[in-house]
Amino acid sequence: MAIQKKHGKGRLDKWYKLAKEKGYRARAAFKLIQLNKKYGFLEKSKVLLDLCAAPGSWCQVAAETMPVSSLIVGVDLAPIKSIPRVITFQSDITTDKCRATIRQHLKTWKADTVLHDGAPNVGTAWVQDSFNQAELVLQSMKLATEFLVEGGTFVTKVFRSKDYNSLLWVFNQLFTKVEATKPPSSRNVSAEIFVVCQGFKAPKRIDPKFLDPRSVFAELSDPTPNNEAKVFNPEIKKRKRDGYEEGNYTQFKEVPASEFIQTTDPIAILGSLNRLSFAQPANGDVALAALDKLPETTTEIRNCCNDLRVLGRKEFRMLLKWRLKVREKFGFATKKSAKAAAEAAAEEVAEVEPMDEELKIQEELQALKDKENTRKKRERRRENEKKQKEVIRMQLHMTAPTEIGLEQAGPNGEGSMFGLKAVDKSGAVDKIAKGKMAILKESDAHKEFDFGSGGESDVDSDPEEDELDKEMDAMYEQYQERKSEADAKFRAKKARKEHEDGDWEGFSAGGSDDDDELEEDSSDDDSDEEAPSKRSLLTNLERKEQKAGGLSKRAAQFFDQDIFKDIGGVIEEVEEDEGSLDEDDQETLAAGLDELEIIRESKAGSDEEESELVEEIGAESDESEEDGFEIVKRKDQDANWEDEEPRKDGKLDIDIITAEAMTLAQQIASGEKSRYDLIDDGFNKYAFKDRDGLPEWFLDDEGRHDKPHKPISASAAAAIKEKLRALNARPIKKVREAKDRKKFKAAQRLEKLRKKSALLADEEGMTEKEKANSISKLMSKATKRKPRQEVKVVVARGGNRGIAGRPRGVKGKYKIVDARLKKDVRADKRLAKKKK
Ligand SMILES: C[S@@+](CC[C@H](N)C(=O)[O-])C[C@H]1O[C@@H](n2cnc3c(N)ncnc32)[C@H](O)[C@@H]1O
Repeated sequence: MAIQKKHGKGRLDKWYKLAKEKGYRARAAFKLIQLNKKYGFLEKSKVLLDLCAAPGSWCQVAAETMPVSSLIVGVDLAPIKSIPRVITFQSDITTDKCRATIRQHLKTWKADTVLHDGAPNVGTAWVQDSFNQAELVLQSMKLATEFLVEGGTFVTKVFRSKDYNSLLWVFNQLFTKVEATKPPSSRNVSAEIFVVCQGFKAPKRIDPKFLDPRSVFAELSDPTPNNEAKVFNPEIKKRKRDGYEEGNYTQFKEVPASEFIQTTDPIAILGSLNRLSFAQPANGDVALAALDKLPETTTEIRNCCNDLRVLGRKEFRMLLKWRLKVREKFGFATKKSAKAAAEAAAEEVAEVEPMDEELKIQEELQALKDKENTRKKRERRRENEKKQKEVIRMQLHMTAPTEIGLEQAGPNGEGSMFGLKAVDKSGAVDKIAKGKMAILKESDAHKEFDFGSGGESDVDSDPEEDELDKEMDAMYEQYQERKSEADAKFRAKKARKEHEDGDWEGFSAGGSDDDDELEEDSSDDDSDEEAPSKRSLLTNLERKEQKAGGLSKRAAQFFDQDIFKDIGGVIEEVEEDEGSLDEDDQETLAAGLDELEIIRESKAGSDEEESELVEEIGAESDESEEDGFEIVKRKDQDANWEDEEPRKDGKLDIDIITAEAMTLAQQIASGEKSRYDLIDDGFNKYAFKDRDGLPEWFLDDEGRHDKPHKPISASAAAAIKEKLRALNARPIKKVREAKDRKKFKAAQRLEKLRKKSALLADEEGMTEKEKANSISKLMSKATKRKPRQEVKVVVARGGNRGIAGRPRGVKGKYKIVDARLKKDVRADKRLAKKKK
C-alpha cells in the first residue's frame, strides 16, 4: 500500500485504534463496513472482486461478511499477506495481464460486487494525484463492466476534483442507482468520497468514450476560481474542491512582490498564490529592489508576503493598502490626473469597504446558522439517545409500547391500561389478589374487565390490550426465568418471596383468593357475591372528612382498610400495624433485626458486655411483648438464603456489605437507634401503597425504586470502602494459582533434593568432604535459573514484507514486527520525552 503521510492526531484516531483492536490491517476496513451497513451488498454477494486491495482490510471484511464458500479475489500493486478464504495476487489493474489473471480466477463466473479503493501514490502534485485517481477509477470501472453480473454493485473511491462530475455522469449511464457517500470513518479532511453504484445495466455494447479518460475528463470546462472569496473570507476554507488548475501541476506558486504592485488584479494574486517573493531574479529586477527598500515594506508586510495561505482578512487588507501606497509612490497614479488617481485609489479602497460590510453580515449570518445547526444537532443527539435507551429498555422487557399511552393519559386516564374503576365495578377485584395477575378465561376477561372505558360500559374490553397484557406477562416470566437461571441470588430472593407469599396475606387476609381459585371459572361468583365489595381498588380520597371516633382524615383512611374490619372497637395497639407493612419494609425491619443479632454476636468477645446486651434486648423484648409485640427470628427466611453458608456454630455468616447496613449497625451498636426506631422507620410513604391487581413486572420495577433513602454516615461509607479495597487488593485467581504452582514445584524440588542428599549422606564409599561437596553442587544446580531464550525482532520490510514463514537467516525464537508500529512507538516515546 502506498504510504500516505498522515499527521499528528488524525492518523491515530479511534478507527485506527479500533482496526488494531479488531485485527484489521487498515482503518479502511471500517469504511467498507459502514458502506455495507448502509447498502448491504456484501451479504448478497457470492463473488467479489477487490481492485487495489492491499494491505487487505476490505478483503478481510468481505471474507467475514459474505456467505461461506464465496469467491473473493483481491489484486494490488503491492503484495497482500494471505487472508483465509481470499485469493490475492500482485498486479497493476490497468494492465491486460491483470485482466487475464482475474478471468482465470473467476473462470466463467461473474462478480456480484466489484470494489475499488485505489489510491495512486499520493504526495506529488495534487492535480496529478486527483487526475490519476480519476483515471484509476475509470480503469476499475472498465474492469467492473467486464466482470460484473447484471444488477451487480460497484463501489469506488473518488476524490472530489473537477473530474468528479464527469465520473458521476458515466456511472449514471451504466448503473440504475448511483449514490455518493462519505462514511463516518473517512476523515473529514480527506477529499475522498465513495460512490456506490447499484444495479449494473450490463449493456451489450458500451460506448468506448465512456471509458476513455480523454473524452470523459475533457468535457468539463475549468471553473473560474473565486479568488475574492479566498481573500475576503479566508476562514472559510475550500479544500481542493475545484481540483488543480489545468496545466499547472505544482503545488507551490510564487511571484515577485513587484508583480503584485503592478498588477491590475491584486485579488487574483492573493487568492491563488503562496508567496510574494523579494528575492532578486538572476537578471535583476529594479522595481523589486526599490520595493524592498521602501519604508512601507515593513517586516510585518514581508512576513505576510512569505506565506499568503495562512493570512486572514486583516492581513490581506494590510497588503492591499500597502500596494496602494507603493503604487502612489511609484507614480502609477501620475499617468492620470491627480483626481483620477485619487478616484482610482478611492475606488480600490471602496472595493474593500463594502465587501467588508457584506462580509460582516455574512459572518453574522454564518454564526447564527452555526448556532442553529449545533442546537439542532444537540437536540437530534438527545432524541437519539432517548430512543436508544427506550429500545434497550424494551429489549430488557422493562417497558412496553403501552407506556406511551400511560404517559399521555396517566395511569387512570382514558384508554389507560389500568382503568381501575371498571375493575372495581365489575367485582373482579376479588379475582385479583396478592399482586399477581389473574389468569382469567377470555370470556371472563371480556365480561368483567373494561380497561379504559372509564366504567361506562361493561362490554368494551379491548382485546388488543388484553393480548398485550398477556404477552407482557409471558415476556416478563421468560425474563425472570432467564434471570433466575443466571443469578443464584435472584433465585434465592424469588424462593423467599414465594414462601412469603404463602404466609403473607396482607390486605387480602381471610379472602378465598388463591391463585388456583383465580384460574377457576366463574363458579366462584356466588361466594364473591356473598361478601360484596370486600375490598376496593379505588379509594375515594374525598369522602369522610372526619370519622365518628374523631380520627383525622388520613387516620380514618388508614383504619378503613380491610385488615381492621374484623377488629371491633377502636384500634389501640398500633403494633398490629406491623402486619400491614409492605414487603420491603418488612424486609428492612427483618434486616435491621438481623443486623442487631450480628452486632450482638460481634460483641460476644466480652461476656459481660454480651450479657448486658442480652439483658437489654431481653428487657426490650419483654417490654414489646407487653405491648403486644413478638419478635420472631425469621428462620424460614434464613432457610431460603441459598448463598449464605452457615457458620460452624450453625449461625448465618451474614456480611455487612452496604454503607446503609453499616450505618444502621453502627447506630444500633452505639444505641443511637433502638428496635422501635427500626419499626418506626418501616412506616413510610411507600408502606400503604395499593398493589392489588397490578402486574408483577410493574410491582417488581416499582419495588426497586420505592424505598426510602436511608442516611449513610461518612464513617460507615469509609468502613465499606476500606473493606472493598482490601477485597480488591487480593490477587486474582490466576495469579494466586500461579503462585501456588510455583510454591508446589519448589517444594517438589526441595523434596527431591532432600532425598538425594540423604542417599549421598548414606553413601559409604565417600569421605565427608566429598559428600559435602556433592550436596553443595546439587544445591547450586537446583537454584540455578535457566537463561531465557532471546527473541529476535524482525521488522517486516524489504524481503521480509508479507512473508508467511521464518525469515531467512534468523535462528531461534523470532517475532515479526510491523515497521509502522515500530515507528509509532518510537514517535510516542519521542513525544513523551519532549513533554518531560
Ligand atoms: C488505500 S489502499 C487500499 C486499501 C484497501 N482497500 C484495504 O482495505 O486495505 C490503495 C491501494 O491502491 C493500490 N494501487 C494504486 N494503483 C494501483 C494500480 N494501478 N493497480 C493496483 N493497485 C493499485 C496501492 O498499491 C494501494 O495499496
